[in-house]
Parts: sequence; structure tokens; C-alpha cells
Amino acid sequence: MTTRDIDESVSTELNRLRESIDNIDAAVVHMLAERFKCTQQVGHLKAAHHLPPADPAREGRQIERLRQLAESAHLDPAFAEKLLNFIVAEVIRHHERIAEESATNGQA
Ligand SMILES: O=C(O)C(=O)C[C@]1(C(=O)O)C=C[C@@H](O)C=C1
Repeated sequence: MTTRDIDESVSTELNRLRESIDNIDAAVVHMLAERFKCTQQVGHLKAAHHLPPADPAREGRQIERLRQLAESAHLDPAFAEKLLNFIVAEVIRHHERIAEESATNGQA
């Protein structure tokens, strides 16, 4: 096997792995888009009923559950918690904007 053959087999393997990574990234984006569709509806429901954008008790339960799922999937639980917090912070910003718009326009 020449150096060029080794390089080719490495780049073939790298490309194969990157195709899977691209598929997984696409799935993550689609799943996040679906999650945000749900949370937008929650935002409108909360605004219509004057409920606060954030629910720390619910977040506590979600974090506990995700940490356990992460552990059984051999994923760092601290990473799973940070990821959820990052997503939820964005959702809360959306909820706040919906509540502001609803207060201004009188609709949720
Ligand atoms: O379940 C809710 O009450 C939501 O608003 C959704 C959500 C989430 O993104 O999962 C966002 C904000 C809350 O603090 C808790 C959870």
C-alpha cells in the first residue's frame, strides 16, 4: 500500500463519516424546528392566559430527565443540561416577545 492509497482510504472514511454527520445535523435542525413550532403555540397559550413565560419547576424536571437520558446514552449530562438551557432561554425570549405583542395588540 502506497502513501497515496492510505490517504485515499482515510479520505474515503472521513467523507463517509461526514455524510452521516451532515444527516444527523439536518435531523437536529428539523427536530428543533418542530420543537419551536410547539413552543410558539405554548407562547400564545401562555400570553392569552397571562401565564409567565418561564416555568422554572418544569425546567427542573426537564433537566433531571434529560440528564438521566444522557447518562444512559453515554452523553455528558452537563452538556445535555447546557444544551437544554440554551434552547429554553431562546424559547423564553420568544414567549416574552409574544406576550409583548399580545399586550400591544390585544391578541395572542
Ligand atoms: O413548558 C413550558 O411551559 C414552556 O414554556 C416550554 C419550555 C421549553 O422550551 O421546554 C420553555 C420555557 C419554560 O420555562 C419551560 C419549558
